[in-house]
Amino acid sequence: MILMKDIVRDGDPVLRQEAAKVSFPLSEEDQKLADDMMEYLKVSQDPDLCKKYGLRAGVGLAAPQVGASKMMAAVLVPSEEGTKSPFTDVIINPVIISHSVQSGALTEGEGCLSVDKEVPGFVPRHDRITLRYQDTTGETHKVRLKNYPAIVCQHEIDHLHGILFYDHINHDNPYEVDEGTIMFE
Ligand SMILES: O=CN(O)C[C@@H](CC1CCCC1)C(=O)N1NCCC[C@H]1C(=O)Nc1ccccn1
Ligand code: NI
Repeated sequence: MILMKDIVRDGDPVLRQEAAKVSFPLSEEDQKLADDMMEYLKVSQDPDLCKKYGLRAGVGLAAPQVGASKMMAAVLVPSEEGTKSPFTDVIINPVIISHSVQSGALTEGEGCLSVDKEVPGFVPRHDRITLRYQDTTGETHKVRLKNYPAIVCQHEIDHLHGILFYDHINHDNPYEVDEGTIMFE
């Protein structure tokens, strides 16, 4: 089971590497990695288990964050009570094949389980993306995402290319975003 001690922190070069493409069928090691990353998200989003294991609740986790430089990330966007999660899957070899011109950003900025310090500022991203990826069975998916699920997937895909959220913050004016940027919770 992945615990906070297993999560690599900023400063470790693995977080700044271009991850390697994953081949199919998945090796046992890669299948276990995928399962462990999704399990981390599920456990971390359960208040009792999160507390029990001393985790930071997360909605995404990329393989480089647990020291594996592979093109794989788990995403579990929580759903409102009683509704289906807007996006839950392990995305392998993900590629953003198209995106909106319009930007989107979280009004509270972003954090990262691999970055222990708060870095204030807006993180401008694409508000809508079309994402192509393979799931753990090797099946290819093409999904259109917008707003929060799109932000989460972009944050994870960045990790696979050695990019961290604060790389996108305008340090001269951290709360400056292009006009027309959609801001949301
Ligand atoms: O690469 C992946 N990461 O670094 C985990 C990050 C990914 C998100 C950050 C912004 C977009 C994707 C993560 O999840 N967080 N960032 C640090 C602490 C908070 C936590 C979070 O937002 N938790 C959360 C939110 C809603 C519901 C439940 N939990
Ligand atoms: Ni992160």
